[in-house]
Amino acid sequence: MADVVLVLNAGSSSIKFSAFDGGKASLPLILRGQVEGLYTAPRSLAKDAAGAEIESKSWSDNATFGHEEAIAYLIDLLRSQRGDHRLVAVGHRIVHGGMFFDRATRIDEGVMAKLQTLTPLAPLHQPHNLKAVDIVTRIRPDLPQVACFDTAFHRTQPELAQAFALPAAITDRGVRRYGFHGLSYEYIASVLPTFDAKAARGRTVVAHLGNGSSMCAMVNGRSVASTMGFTAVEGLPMGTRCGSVDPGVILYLLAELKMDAKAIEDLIYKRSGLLGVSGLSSDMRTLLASDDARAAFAIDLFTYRIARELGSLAAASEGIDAIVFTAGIGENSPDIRQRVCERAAWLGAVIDEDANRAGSACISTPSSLVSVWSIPTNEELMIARHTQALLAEA
Ligand SMILES: Nc1ncnc2c1ncn2[C@@H]1O[C@H](COP(=O)(O)OP(=O)(O)O)[C@@H](O)[C@H]1O
Ligand SMILES: CC(=O)OP(=O)(O)O
Ligand SMILES: [Mg+2]
Repeated sequence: MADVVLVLNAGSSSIKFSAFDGGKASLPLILRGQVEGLYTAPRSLAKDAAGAEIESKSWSDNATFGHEEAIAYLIDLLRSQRGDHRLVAVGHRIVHGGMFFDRATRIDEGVMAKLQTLTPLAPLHQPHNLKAVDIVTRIRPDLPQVACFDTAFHRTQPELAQAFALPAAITDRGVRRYGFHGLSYEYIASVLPTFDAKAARGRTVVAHLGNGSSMCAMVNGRSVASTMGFTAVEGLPMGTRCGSVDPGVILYLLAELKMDAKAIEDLIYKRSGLLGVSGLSSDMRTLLASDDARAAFAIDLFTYRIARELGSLAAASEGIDAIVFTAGIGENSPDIRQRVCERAAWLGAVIDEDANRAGSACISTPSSLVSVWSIPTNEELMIARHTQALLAEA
Protein backbone atom coordinates (compact mmCIF):
# COMPACT_ATOMS: atom_id res chain seq x y z
CA MET A 1 0.00 0.00 0.00
CA ALA A 2 1.43 3.37 -1.03
CA ASP A 3 1.10 6.54 1.04
CA VAL A 4 -0.33 9.33 -1.09
CA VAL A 5 0.48 13.00 -0.62
CA LEU A 6 -2.17 15.17 -2.26
CA VAL A 7 -1.04 18.65 -3.32
CA LEU A 8 -3.64 21.39 -3.77
CA ASN A 9 -3.19 24.79 -5.41
CA ALA A 10 -6.57 26.42 -4.96
CA GLY A 11 -7.48 29.53 -6.93
CA SER A 12 -10.69 31.51 -7.22
CA SER A 13 -12.24 29.42 -9.96
CA SER A 14 -9.97 26.40 -10.20
CA ILE A 15 -8.14 23.87 -8.08
CA LYS A 16 -4.98 22.34 -9.47
CA PHE A 17 -4.11 19.02 -7.86
CA SER A 18 -1.35 16.43 -7.93
CA ALA A 19 -0.99 13.15 -6.07
CA PHE A 20 2.46 11.77 -5.29
CA ASP A 21 3.67 8.50 -3.83
CA GLY A 22 4.91 9.88 -0.52
CA GLY A 23 6.34 6.54 0.53
CA LYS A 24 9.22 6.91 -1.91
CA ALA A 25 12.02 9.45 -1.51
CA SER A 26 11.76 10.49 -5.18
CA LEU A 27 8.01 11.21 -4.81
CA PRO A 28 6.80 9.62 -8.08
CA LEU A 29 3.75 11.36 -9.53
CA ILE A 30 0.59 9.24 -9.49
CA LEU A 31 -1.87 11.64 -11.09
CA ARG A 32 -2.43 15.33 -11.67
CA GLY A 33 -5.06 17.62 -13.09
CA GLN A 34 -7.46 20.39 -12.29
CA VAL A 35 -11.04 21.19 -11.57
CA GLU A 36 -11.89 24.47 -13.26
CA GLY A 37 -14.94 26.63 -13.89
CA LEU A 38 -16.07 26.40 -10.24
CA TYR A 39 -19.52 28.00 -9.71
CA THR A 40 -20.00 28.46 -13.49
CA ALA A 41 -19.19 25.48 -15.72
CA PRO A 42 -17.34 23.03 -13.47
CA ARG A 43 -15.27 20.41 -15.21
CA SER A 44 -12.34 18.26 -14.21
CA LEU A 45 -9.52 16.54 -15.97
CA ALA A 46 -7.16 14.07 -14.32
CA LYS A 47 -4.14 12.52 -16.03
CA ASP A 48 -1.70 9.87 -14.98
CA ALA A 49 2.06 10.41 -14.67
CA ALA A 50 2.54 9.71 -18.38
CA GLY A 51 -0.06 12.33 -19.31
CA ALA A 52 -2.79 9.86 -20.33
CA GLU A 53 -6.32 10.87 -19.37
CA ILE A 54 -7.69 9.02 -16.34
CA GLU A 55 -11.00 10.78 -16.00
CA SER A 56 -12.74 13.89 -17.25
CA LYS A 57 -16.04 15.01 -15.89
CA SER A 58 -18.35 18.01 -15.92
CA TRP A 59 -21.18 18.95 -13.63
CA SER A 60 -24.51 20.37 -14.69
CA ASP A 61 -25.26 21.77 -11.23
CA ASN A 62 -23.16 24.80 -12.06
CA ALA A 63 -23.86 27.39 -9.40
CA THR A 64 -23.54 25.17 -6.35
CA PHE A 65 -20.51 23.13 -7.44
CA GLY A 66 -17.64 25.00 -5.79
CA HIS A 67 -14.47 24.39 -3.79
CA GLU A 68 -16.09 22.05 -1.26
CA GLU A 69 -17.63 19.82 -3.91
CA ALA A 70 -14.41 19.81 -5.95
CA ILE A 71 -12.25 18.72 -3.00
CA ALA A 72 -14.75 16.02 -2.00
CA TYR A 73 -14.65 14.84 -5.62
CA LEU A 74 -10.83 14.73 -5.60
CA ILE A 75 -10.68 12.66 -2.43
CA ASP A 76 -13.20 10.23 -3.95
CA LEU A 77 -11.27 10.17 -7.22
CA LEU A 78 -8.10 9.13 -5.39
CA ARG A 79 -9.98 6.43 -3.53
CA SER A 80 -11.65 5.06 -6.65
CA GLN A 81 -8.61 5.22 -8.91
CA ARG A 82 -6.10 3.70 -6.61
CA GLY A 83 -7.86 1.53 -4.09
CA ASP A 84 -4.49 0.27 -2.88
CA HIS A 85 -3.42 3.79 -1.97
CA ARG A 86 -3.88 5.54 1.34
CA LEU A 87 -4.11 9.33 1.52
CA VAL A 88 -1.69 10.37 4.28
CA ALA A 89 -1.38 14.14 3.98
CA VAL A 90 -2.39 17.20 2.01
CA GLY A 91 0.16 19.86 1.06
CA HIS A 92 -1.22 23.26 0.14
CA ARG A 93 0.21 26.15 -1.83
CA ILE A 94 -0.39 29.16 0.41
CA VAL A 95 0.68 32.32 -1.35
CA HIS A 96 1.37 34.57 1.66
CA GLY A 97 3.20 33.54 4.81
CA GLY A 98 4.17 37.10 5.77
CA MET A 99 6.85 37.46 8.43
CA PHE A 100 5.26 34.56 10.32
CA PHE A 101 6.82 31.78 8.26
CA ASP A 102 10.22 31.30 6.67
CA ARG A 103 9.56 27.65 5.88
CA ALA A 104 6.71 25.19 5.34
CA THR A 105 4.69 24.34 8.42
CA ARG A 106 2.10 21.87 9.73
CA ILE A 107 -1.29 23.56 9.83
CA ASP A 108 -3.26 24.01 13.04
CA GLU A 109 -5.74 26.59 14.27
CA GLY A 110 -3.01 28.98 15.38
CA VAL A 111 -1.35 28.86 11.95
CA MET A 112 -4.69 29.46 10.25
CA ALA A 113 -5.41 32.48 12.45
CA LYS A 114 -2.09 34.05 11.39
CA LEU A 115 -2.64 33.28 7.72
CA GLN A 116 -6.13 34.83 7.78
CA THR A 117 -4.58 38.17 8.70
CA LEU A 118 -2.64 38.14 5.41
CA THR A 119 -5.71 37.85 3.18
CA PRO A 120 -5.75 41.57 2.27
CA LEU A 121 -2.15 41.20 1.03
CA ALA A 122 -3.05 38.53 -1.53
CA PRO A 123 -6.72 38.97 -2.38
CA LEU A 124 -6.55 36.87 -5.56
CA HIS A 125 -5.00 33.88 -3.81
CA GLN A 126 -5.03 33.70 -0.01
CA PRO A 127 -8.80 33.35 0.64
CA HIS A 128 -9.02 30.42 -1.79
CA ASN A 129 -5.85 28.78 -0.46
CA LEU A 130 -7.22 28.94 3.10
CA LYS A 131 -10.68 27.82 2.06
CA ALA A 132 -9.13 24.60 0.72
CA VAL A 133 -7.51 23.97 4.12
CA ASP A 134 -10.84 24.52 5.91
CA ILE A 135 -12.64 22.15 3.58
CA VAL A 136 -10.09 19.36 4.02
CA THR A 137 -10.27 19.89 7.81
CA ARG A 138 -14.04 19.44 7.62
CA ILE A 139 -14.05 16.43 5.32
CA ARG A 140 -10.98 14.65 6.71
CA PRO A 141 -10.05 16.08 10.13
CA ASP A 142 -7.66 13.16 10.64
CA LEU A 143 -5.33 14.18 7.80
CA PRO A 144 -2.17 16.19 8.49
CA GLN A 145 -2.05 19.32 6.34
CA VAL A 146 1.02 21.33 5.43
CA ALA A 147 1.22 24.95 4.29
CA CYS A 148 3.93 25.74 1.73
CA PHE A 149 4.46 29.42 1.10
CA ASP A 150 5.35 31.46 -1.97
CA THR A 151 7.04 33.96 0.33
CA ALA A 152 9.24 31.63 2.44
CA PHE A 153 12.11 31.22 -0.06
CA HIS A 154 12.69 34.98 -0.08
CA ARG A 155 13.24 35.32 3.66
CA THR A 156 16.98 34.89 3.01
CA GLN A 157 17.06 38.27 1.24
CA PRO A 158 19.18 40.96 2.86
CA GLU A 159 17.25 43.49 4.92
CA LEU A 160 17.92 46.14 2.25
CA ALA A 161 16.12 44.10 -0.41
CA GLN A 162 13.08 43.64 1.85
CA ALA A 163 12.72 47.27 2.91
CA PHE A 164 10.57 50.08 1.58
CA ALA A 165 11.84 53.56 2.38
CA LEU A 166 8.95 54.12 4.78
CA PRO A 167 9.08 55.14 8.45
CA ALA A 168 10.21 52.34 10.75
CA ALA A 169 6.83 52.27 12.52
CA ILE A 170 5.16 51.27 9.23
CA THR A 171 7.86 48.73 8.37
CA ASP A 172 7.44 47.23 11.84
CA ARG A 173 3.78 46.58 11.04
CA GLY A 174 4.94 44.20 8.30
CA VAL A 175 4.80 46.65 5.39
CA ARG A 176 7.85 45.27 3.59
CA ARG A 177 8.82 43.39 0.48
CA TYR A 178 8.05 39.66 0.77
CA GLY A 179 8.45 38.30 -2.77
CA PHE A 180 6.38 35.47 -4.28
CA HIS A 181 6.62 32.41 -6.59
CA GLY A 182 9.15 31.12 -4.04
CA LEU A 183 8.13 27.48 -4.50
CA SER A 184 8.93 27.80 -8.19
CA TYR A 185 12.29 29.48 -7.51
CA GLU A 186 13.16 26.92 -4.87
CA TYR A 187 12.43 24.12 -7.32
CA ILE A 188 14.59 25.78 -10.01
CA ALA A 189 17.39 26.24 -7.44
CA SER A 190 17.14 22.53 -6.62
CA VAL A 191 17.58 21.39 -10.25
CA LEU A 192 19.93 24.10 -11.55
CA PRO A 193 23.11 22.26 -10.43
CA THR A 194 22.24 19.45 -12.88
CA PHE A 195 22.07 21.97 -15.76
CA ASP A 196 24.73 24.56 -14.95
CA ALA A 197 26.85 23.94 -11.85
CA LYS A 198 28.69 27.25 -12.18
CA ALA A 199 25.49 29.28 -12.36
CA ALA A 200 23.97 27.33 -9.48
CA ARG A 201 26.91 28.35 -7.27
CA GLY A 202 26.98 31.81 -8.82
CA ARG A 203 24.47 34.48 -9.77
CA THR A 204 21.28 33.58 -11.62
CA VAL A 205 18.19 35.57 -12.47
CA VAL A 206 15.09 33.41 -12.82
CA ALA A 207 12.12 34.81 -14.76
CA HIS A 208 8.88 33.08 -13.70
CA LEU A 209 6.58 34.24 -16.50
CA GLY A 210 3.07 32.83 -16.16
CA ASN A 211 -0.32 34.28 -15.49
CA GLY A 212 1.37 35.91 -12.51
CA SER A 213 4.94 36.90 -13.35
CA SER A 214 7.96 37.80 -11.26
CA MET A 215 11.74 37.53 -11.32
CA CYS A 216 14.23 36.53 -8.66
CA ALA A 217 17.98 37.04 -8.30
CA MET A 218 19.63 34.06 -6.66
CA VAL A 219 23.19 33.74 -5.40
CA ASN A 220 24.33 30.21 -4.63
CA GLY A 221 20.71 29.02 -4.78
CA ARG A 222 19.36 31.58 -2.31
CA SER A 223 17.07 34.49 -3.06
CA VAL A 224 18.75 37.90 -2.77
CA ALA A 225 16.12 40.09 -4.49
CA SER A 226 12.85 39.81 -6.37
CA THR A 227 10.48 41.99 -8.35
CA MET A 228 7.37 41.25 -6.28
CA GLY A 229 7.06 42.97 -2.94
CA PHE A 230 4.34 43.43 -0.31
CA THR A 231 1.74 41.91 -2.62
CA ALA A 232 1.78 39.87 -5.83
CA VAL A 233 1.04 42.99 -7.85
CA GLU A 234 4.47 44.70 -7.76
CA GLY A 235 7.06 44.35 -10.49
CA LEU A 236 6.33 43.03 -13.97
CA PRO A 237 3.09 43.59 -15.86
CA MET A 238 1.14 40.29 -15.75
CA GLY A 239 -1.91 38.74 -17.36
CA THR A 240 -4.31 41.08 -15.59
CA ARG A 241 -2.12 42.78 -12.93
CA CYS A 242 -0.41 46.09 -13.61
CA GLY A 243 2.93 45.47 -11.92
CA SER A 244 4.76 48.49 -10.53
CA VAL A 245 3.08 51.86 -10.87
CA ASP A 246 4.01 55.12 -9.21
CA PRO A 247 2.13 55.08 -5.84
CA GLY A 248 1.04 58.61 -6.77
CA VAL A 249 -1.18 57.01 -9.43
CA ILE A 250 -3.19 55.26 -6.68
CA LEU A 251 -3.65 58.57 -4.83
CA TYR A 252 -4.79 60.20 -8.06
CA LEU A 253 -7.34 57.43 -8.66
CA LEU A 254 -8.64 57.84 -5.11
CA ALA A 255 -8.71 61.61 -4.87
CA GLU A 256 -9.35 62.78 -8.42
CA LEU A 257 -11.15 59.90 -10.12
CA LYS A 258 -13.06 59.10 -6.88
CA MET A 259 -12.39 55.39 -7.12
CA ASP A 260 -12.70 53.51 -3.83
CA ALA A 261 -10.33 50.79 -2.58
CA LYS A 262 -12.43 47.98 -4.06
CA ALA A 263 -12.54 49.60 -7.49
CA ILE A 264 -8.78 50.19 -7.42
CA GLU A 265 -8.15 46.60 -6.32
CA ASP A 266 -10.27 45.41 -9.22
CA LEU A 267 -8.37 47.70 -11.63
CA ILE A 268 -4.83 46.79 -10.60
CA TYR A 269 -5.41 43.04 -10.07
CA LYS A 270 -7.99 42.14 -12.69
CA ARG A 271 -8.21 44.75 -15.46
CA SER A 272 -4.60 45.79 -16.11
CA GLY A 273 -1.46 44.10 -17.40
CA LEU A 274 -1.58 42.38 -20.78
CA LEU A 275 -5.39 42.49 -20.74
CA GLY A 276 -5.66 46.17 -19.86
CA VAL A 277 -2.93 47.40 -22.21
CA SER A 278 -4.04 45.31 -25.20
CA GLY A 279 -7.76 45.61 -24.55
CA LEU A 280 -7.89 42.10 -26.00
CA SER A 281 -6.71 39.28 -23.77
CA SER A 282 -4.61 38.31 -20.79
CA ASP A 283 -3.36 35.25 -22.65
CA MET A 284 0.06 35.68 -24.23
CA ARG A 285 -0.80 33.12 -26.93
CA THR A 286 -3.71 35.25 -28.11
CA LEU A 287 -1.56 38.39 -28.17
CA LEU A 288 1.28 36.72 -30.06
CA ALA A 289 -1.18 35.46 -32.67
CA SER A 290 -2.84 38.87 -33.09
CA ASP A 291 -1.88 41.54 -35.64
CA ASP A 292 -3.52 44.29 -33.60
CA ALA A 293 -1.09 47.12 -32.74
CA ARG A 294 -2.36 47.14 -29.14
CA ALA A 295 -1.37 43.49 -28.74
CA ALA A 296 2.10 44.27 -30.07
CA PHE A 297 2.43 47.19 -27.64
CA ALA A 298 1.37 45.02 -24.67
CA ILE A 299 4.00 42.41 -25.60
CA ASP A 300 6.65 45.12 -26.01
CA LEU A 301 5.82 46.58 -22.62
CA PHE A 302 6.05 43.10 -21.07
CA THR A 303 9.49 42.31 -22.55
CA TYR A 304 10.79 45.85 -21.95
CA ARG A 305 9.86 45.63 -18.28
CA ILE A 306 11.46 42.18 -17.97
CA ALA A 307 14.68 43.51 -19.48
CA ARG A 308 14.72 46.51 -17.14
CA GLU A 309 14.19 44.30 -14.11
CA LEU A 310 16.94 42.02 -15.37
CA GLY A 311 19.35 44.96 -15.17
CA SER A 312 18.10 45.85 -11.72
CA LEU A 313 18.37 42.29 -10.38
CA ALA A 314 21.81 41.80 -11.98
CA ALA A 315 22.89 44.88 -10.00
CA ALA A 316 21.41 43.40 -6.81
CA SER A 317 23.42 40.21 -7.27
CA GLU A 318 26.49 42.20 -8.44
CA GLY A 319 26.74 40.45 -11.77
CA ILE A 320 25.02 37.66 -13.62
CA ASP A 321 26.11 34.20 -14.75
CA ALA A 322 22.80 32.80 -16.01
CA ILE A 323 19.21 33.63 -16.90
CA VAL A 324 16.49 30.98 -16.48
CA PHE A 325 13.03 31.23 -18.06
CA THR A 326 10.21 29.25 -16.48
CA ALA A 327 6.38 28.96 -16.02
CA GLY A 328 3.66 29.07 -18.71
CA ILE A 329 5.12 31.81 -20.90
CA GLY A 330 8.78 31.29 -19.98
CA GLU A 331 8.69 27.56 -20.73
CA ASN A 332 6.51 27.66 -23.84
CA SER A 333 7.22 30.84 -25.77
CA PRO A 334 10.46 30.95 -27.79
CA ASP A 335 9.28 34.33 -29.08
CA ILE A 336 9.18 35.99 -25.69
CA ARG A 337 12.50 34.41 -24.64
CA GLN A 338 14.14 35.72 -27.79
CA ARG A 339 12.76 39.25 -27.40
CA VAL A 340 13.93 39.42 -23.79
CA CYS A 341 17.40 38.13 -24.70
CA GLU A 342 17.71 40.66 -27.53
CA ARG A 343 17.01 43.41 -25.01
CA ALA A 344 19.63 41.83 -22.71
CA ALA A 345 22.35 41.68 -25.37
CA TRP A 346 24.27 44.42 -23.53
CA LEU A 347 24.70 41.96 -20.64
CA GLY A 348 26.52 39.62 -23.03
CA ALA A 349 23.61 37.22 -23.49
CA VAL A 350 23.58 35.65 -26.97
CA ILE A 351 20.70 33.36 -27.80
CA ASP A 352 21.02 30.27 -30.02
CA GLU A 353 17.91 30.70 -32.13
CA ASP A 354 17.71 27.08 -33.24
CA ALA A 355 18.08 25.73 -29.71
CA ASN A 356 15.48 28.24 -28.51
CA ARG A 357 12.96 27.26 -31.19
CA ALA A 358 13.65 23.55 -30.60
CA GLY A 359 12.79 23.92 -26.92
CA SER A 360 16.23 22.88 -25.65
CA ALA A 361 17.12 23.49 -22.02
CA CYS A 362 20.21 25.53 -22.89
CA ILE A 363 19.30 28.29 -25.35
CA SER A 364 22.50 30.39 -25.36
CA THR A 365 25.49 30.03 -27.70
CA PRO A 366 28.79 28.66 -26.36
CA SER A 367 30.32 32.15 -26.63
CA SER A 368 27.48 33.86 -24.71
CA LEU A 369 28.85 35.57 -21.59
CA VAL A 370 25.65 34.66 -19.75
CA SER A 371 24.18 31.16 -20.09
CA VAL A 372 20.46 31.16 -20.82
CA TRP A 373 18.07 28.34 -19.93
CA SER A 374 14.47 27.31 -20.34
CA ILE A 375 13.58 24.96 -17.47
CA PRO A 376 10.07 23.73 -16.55
CA THR A 377 9.13 24.56 -12.99
CA ASN A 378 7.33 22.16 -10.64
CA GLU A 379 5.75 23.93 -7.69
CA GLU A 380 3.65 20.86 -6.87
CA LEU A 381 6.68 18.59 -6.46
CA MET A 382 8.28 21.22 -4.22
CA ILE A 383 5.13 21.22 -2.05
CA ALA A 384 5.16 17.41 -1.92
CA ARG A 385 8.83 17.48 -0.84
CA HIS A 386 8.10 19.88 2.02
CA THR A 387 5.05 17.87 3.07
CA GLN A 388 6.97 14.60 3.06
CA ALA A 389 9.83 16.16 5.06
CA LEU A 390 7.46 17.55 7.70
CA LEU A 391 5.62 14.23 8.02
CA ALA A 392 8.95 12.48 8.58
CA GLU A 393 9.77 14.93 11.40
CA ALA A 394 6.53 14.26 13.25
N1 LIG B 1 2.87 28.41 -26.04
C1 LIG B 1 2.68 29.49 -25.30
N2 LIG B 1 3.08 30.70 -25.76
C2 LIG B 1 2.89 31.82 -25.03
N3 LIG B 1 2.30 31.83 -23.83
C3 LIG B 1 1.86 30.67 -23.33
C4 LIG B 1 2.03 29.45 -24.02
N4 LIG B 1 1.50 28.45 -23.26
C5 LIG B 1 1.02 29.04 -22.13
N5 LIG B 1 1.24 30.37 -22.18
C6 LIG B 1 0.87 31.38 -21.18
O1 LIG B 1 1.07 30.89 -19.88
C7 LIG B 1 0.07 31.44 -19.01
C8 LIG B 1 -0.20 30.52 -17.86
O2 LIG B 1 0.99 30.29 -17.18
P1 LIG B 1 1.00 29.39 -15.87
O3 LIG B 1 2.38 29.40 -15.34
O4 LIG B 1 0.39 28.06 -16.17
O5 LIG B 1 0.07 30.28 -14.97
P2 LIG B 1 -0.65 30.07 -13.59
O6 LIG B 1 0.02 28.88 -12.90
O7 LIG B 1 -0.35 31.32 -12.87
O8 LIG B 1 -2.09 29.87 -13.88
C9 LIG B 1 -1.16 31.62 -19.89
O9 LIG B 1 -1.88 32.73 -19.47
C10 LIG B 1 -0.58 31.81 -21.28
O10 LIG B 1 -0.59 33.18 -21.56
C1 LIG C 1 1.89 34.74 -6.51
C2 LIG C 1 1.29 34.67 -7.86
O1 LIG C 1 1.27 35.64 -8.57
O2 LIG C 1 0.82 33.47 -8.24
P1 LIG C 1 0.17 33.08 -9.67
O3 LIG C 1 1.24 33.29 -10.69
O4 LIG C 1 -0.20 31.64 -9.51
O5 LIG C 1 -1.00 33.99 -9.87
MG1 LIG D 1 1.39 30.08 -11.31
